[in-house]
Amino acid sequence: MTCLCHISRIRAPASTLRPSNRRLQHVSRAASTFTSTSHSSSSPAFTHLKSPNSPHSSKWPRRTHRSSAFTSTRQLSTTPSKSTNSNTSSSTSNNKSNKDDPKKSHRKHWTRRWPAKTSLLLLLTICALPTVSEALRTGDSNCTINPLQNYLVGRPLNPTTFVPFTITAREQVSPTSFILTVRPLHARDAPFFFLPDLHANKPILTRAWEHGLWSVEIKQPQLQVARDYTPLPPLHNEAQNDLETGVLRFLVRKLDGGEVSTYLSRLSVGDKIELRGPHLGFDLRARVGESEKDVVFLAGGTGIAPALQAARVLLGDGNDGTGKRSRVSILWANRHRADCEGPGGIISLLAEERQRHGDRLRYACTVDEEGTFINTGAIVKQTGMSSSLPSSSPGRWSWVPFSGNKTPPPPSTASDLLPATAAGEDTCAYHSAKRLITMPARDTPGEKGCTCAEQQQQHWGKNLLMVSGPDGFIATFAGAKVWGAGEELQGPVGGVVGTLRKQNPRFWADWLVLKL
Ligand SMILES: Cc1cc2nc3c(=O)[nH]c(=O)nc-3n(C[C@H](O)[C@H](O)[C@H](O)COP(=O)(O)OP(=O)(O)OC[C@H]3O[C@@H](n4cnc5c(N)ncnc54)[C@H](O)[C@@H]3O)c2cc1C
Repeated sequence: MTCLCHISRIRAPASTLRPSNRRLQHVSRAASTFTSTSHSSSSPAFTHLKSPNSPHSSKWPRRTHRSSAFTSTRQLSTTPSKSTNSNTSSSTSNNKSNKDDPKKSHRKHWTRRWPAKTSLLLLLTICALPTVSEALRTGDSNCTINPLQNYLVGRPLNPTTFVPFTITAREQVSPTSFILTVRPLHARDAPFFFLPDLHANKPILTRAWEHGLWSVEIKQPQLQVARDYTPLPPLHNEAQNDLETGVLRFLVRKLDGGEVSTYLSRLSVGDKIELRGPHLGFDLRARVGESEKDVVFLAGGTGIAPALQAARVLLGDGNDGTGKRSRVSILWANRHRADCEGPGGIISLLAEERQRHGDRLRYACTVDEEGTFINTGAIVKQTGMSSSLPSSSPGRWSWVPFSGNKTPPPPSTASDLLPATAAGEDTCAYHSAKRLITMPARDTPGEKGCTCAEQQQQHWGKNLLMVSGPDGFIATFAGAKVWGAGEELQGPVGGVVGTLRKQNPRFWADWLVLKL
């Protein structure tokens, strides 16, 4: 099957394209070789586009409109001939010559109606139609990134294909991190293309924010690689507007030699990027349940983004009655003071949540360059483990310095698992600590989530300890993730938390440790 990318190449010479389109055209050349790090695209993406109920179906009438415009052009071209016929003398002479030389007259007749350019255009259209319609109908699995599809059909954000967004703001937070604000492309950006309705992303983003933890992939077009990034929740007074207009914000740390983060660090306002998602993470509300629970979040650097998502969904908005009884503590480790206090608005987000929820949200920021670090004592205190320890114990907790991506400690083994879980929990997708070991950082779609809630009412819901940040940070505090079945899995709990679990398995039986 021919990839639509190739069609886009013949659509117009590069010099006539807008810069963004030229870049997409470049992308299209390599698109067939693209392999993403996750979420491979094999979806029959266009099947649903043909459905009359599809959100995209409103675009098809525009295509129809074009073809009817073409028809009307043909009709217009016939009009003069009628008027010519009204001119009696020429009509008579033509009729005479027609009688004399019918072949010549026929050729003249069609030449007048079909100028050469129109014929050529028609020929090209006819040649391209079967390929275009086939590719639009089925999608082309080799052509993961398909600019023609994205622009012509006008897809909203979706987990299968990349769609274009434009950067509307860029804020440098510290020497290494910055915040990018993006919004979907709309008709003003590319007047020649069918782009999705400005509000087309609203239901998709609403569902993602309601779910809680989610991320999107951002593509590096030259290298054809994509990485996950976590949208920051908006301030409450901006939430509705951001939802309506599809605005997203990302806190990104530029890593030396990092392919996608370096690419993103070089972009500026007005540049285009391509996003694919949303990809939903763990269902936190299902894990916490309905009773009063503690949630402790250890965030390293940009790991604050999922911590903010978790806080937003677990503390609730004060009206929906969900998760209102959870208490959330965020321990946030940074290298520079500016990361904690920078102009990025993250502190404003935390302060706003604190104002809304009071003591239910606690947070602290440690700064490597100032010699403050998340320590074992802080974890013990925030989880409440200290209350289960003998009174002489607290003094022995030591600081746990963490610096960047240093070689992580060796992963813990299966023997670090909790020795006992309640009956029925091993089969519970949401509450089994054992099952977590072999899970990626998300739930399996369609799986029956919680069986232990029905069987063990008293075990309904667990406390959560979540760790998010660079690999070395996660490994230090909760043990390394492991690679298996072609993707990254949670792996056994190790590191600082693994040690604490060994010390008091009974206390930790009520906790789930999630590595994000
Ligand atoms: C669900 C999820 C959400 C995320 N959210 C965010 C977020 O909100 N913000 C954010 O900043 N990040 C986030 N990340 C991390 C992000 O996806 C990327 O992993 C990160 O930006 C680095 O990507 P990169 O392409 O720049 O680096 P990569 O090219 O993947 O390199 C990673 C590291 O390896 C080193 N490296 C690369 N090649 C070599 C080599 N040949 N030899 C030695 N070292 C090498 C690089 O120097 C770098 O330090 C998230 C990750 C996940 C899984």
